[in-house]
Amino acid sequence: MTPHLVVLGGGAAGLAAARAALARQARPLLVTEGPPGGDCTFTGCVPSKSLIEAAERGATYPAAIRRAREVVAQIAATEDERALTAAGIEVLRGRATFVSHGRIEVAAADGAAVRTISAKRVVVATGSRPRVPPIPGLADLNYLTNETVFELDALPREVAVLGGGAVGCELAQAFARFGAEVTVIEAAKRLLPGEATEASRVVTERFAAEGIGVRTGATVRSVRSVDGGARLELADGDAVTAQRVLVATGREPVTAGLGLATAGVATDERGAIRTDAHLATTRRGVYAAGDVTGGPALTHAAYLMGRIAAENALGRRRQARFSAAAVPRVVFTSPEVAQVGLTEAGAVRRHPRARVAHLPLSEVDRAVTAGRTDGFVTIVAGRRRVTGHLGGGRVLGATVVGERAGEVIHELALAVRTGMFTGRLAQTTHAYPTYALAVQQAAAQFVTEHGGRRARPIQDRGPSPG
Ligand SMILES: Cc1cc2nc3c(=O)[nH]c(=O)nc-3n(C[C@H](O)[C@H](O)[C@H](O)COP(=O)(O)OP(=O)(O)OC[C@H]3O[C@@H](n4cnc5c(N)ncnc54)[C@H](O)[C@@H]3O)c2cc1C
Ligand SMILES: NC(=O)c1ccc[n+]([C@@H]2O[C@H](COP(=O)([O-])OP(=O)(O)OC[C@H]3O[C@@H](n4cnc5c(N)ncnc54)[C@H](O)[C@@H]3O)[C@@H](O)[C@H]2O)c1
Repeated sequence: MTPHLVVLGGGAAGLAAARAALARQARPLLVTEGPPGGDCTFTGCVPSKSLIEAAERGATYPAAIRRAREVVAQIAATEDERALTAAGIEVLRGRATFVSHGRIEVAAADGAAVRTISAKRVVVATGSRPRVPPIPGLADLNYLTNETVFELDALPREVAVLGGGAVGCELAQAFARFGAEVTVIEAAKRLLPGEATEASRVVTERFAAEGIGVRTGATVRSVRSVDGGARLELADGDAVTAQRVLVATGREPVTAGLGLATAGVATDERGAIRTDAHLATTRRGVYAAGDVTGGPALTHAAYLMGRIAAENALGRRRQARFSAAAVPRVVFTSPEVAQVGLTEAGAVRRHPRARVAHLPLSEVDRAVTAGRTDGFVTIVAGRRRVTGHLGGGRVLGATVVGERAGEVIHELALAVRTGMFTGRLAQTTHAYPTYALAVQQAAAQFVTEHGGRRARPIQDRGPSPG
């Protein structure tokens, strides 16, 4: 039977697209080269969070990696070929290539053609892969990426982590807690350069306290093998030696070899598929979702995009729009770094009259009782004209750094998503003593002085996106 929708890629975006088609009583065909679940289940969120949790609890590395593999298998089983077929999603394993507009060839791992599909409505969700910088000597080294790091049975003695973004910081701290000597080498001036400046400061201080080496503003000039390990020569003349090198320098979309040009689907200079607000590509009937669009590289964003792309591809009368404006993100370091909406630096030009409430966790009783006071809550809110600009306006964004920040952020995500006034947060009784109470305490600063603090005018605090 001819499928109503062909989905290319079985990661979070592709699975969401196939499920959304099914929910609309359409017949989806999911073509995927790797097993359903994609990066998140096998080489991303699931194994990394399992290791991080185990490291936090003081497990040994061998026990932690065994458990991580069990967790991966458990979650993969909920979305494997059998489970999807039982749910009504036809799955075809193989690599897809557009051979013309409306025709896709699927090849097996050995290159043999499996099937040629006629496809008028398509969602491309082929994800991303690690971006490896062209550093002389690196290609000759047996370096690790997220695709191979979870295959390590034994903990390396020393690990040099290239890149201090989300992947680099999360895994650096986990490996250090298992007992490895870890050095993070980050090209930008600070760790987590995409996050608020103060969030980077808190994480950097914690890394220092835990003995994790951090080299920021550092460029690796060359790499070479030494004594079964590697020596990384830095531009400032210093060198870092380590048994293993983990490359965590960002992602690149998987679009090469897909035949996108043949299909009339345009890509940008990074190779990401160009999409409009409806996730439509430049070819009618073809939509894209997830990491392959170059949008936020997050599982929940991929899932949201997959659903929207499928519904639009199937011909929703009023096409749905994708917006990342209220999509939260969490870096699972300890303390966690959570963000939704605009940071202060990101809001300053667009909302020059906004105000900012800031509360260090050292003034939050739950954090004090737990002895985990490194962190803060920052809320950015607009002005509210009807009250003569007194009190707070709508919540524009928030940063939460601290233990459980990844849980606490969701109340603020709801506030951003619904355009909630800060007064609502301040009026809502939060249980004592919780980390979430920090949100009420911070929001109260927009209404009155609270604990000696009051929301202040927004300031330009240097370059920081978001
Ligand atoms: C180490 C790490 C940790 C992460 N942790 C988190 C986290 O905690 N929270 C979070 O939200 N995000 C996290 N992410 C990001 C998250 O994993 C990705 O954003 C998400 O997996 C993207 O899903 P996707 O469906 O777009 O792509 P993918 O999961 O990459 O899926 C793409 C699929 O397409 C298939 N494919 C590729 N080419 C073809 C082809 N030609 N034909 C057929 N199939 C093809 C692939 O086999 C794959 O199955 C993490 C990422 C990494 C690397
Ligand atoms: N908890 C989460 O939600 C989570 C966790 C991991 C990854 N992710 C997603 O996966 C994506 C990829 O993560 P990532 O950490 O690989 O990428 P990233 O873009 O977040 O960070 C890469 C870092 O490497 C640095 N860098 C680039 N080239 C370098 C070089 N040659 N030398 C030294 N440093 C260099 C960059 O300045 C940047 O800070 C992220 O954008 C994120 O959305 C999410």
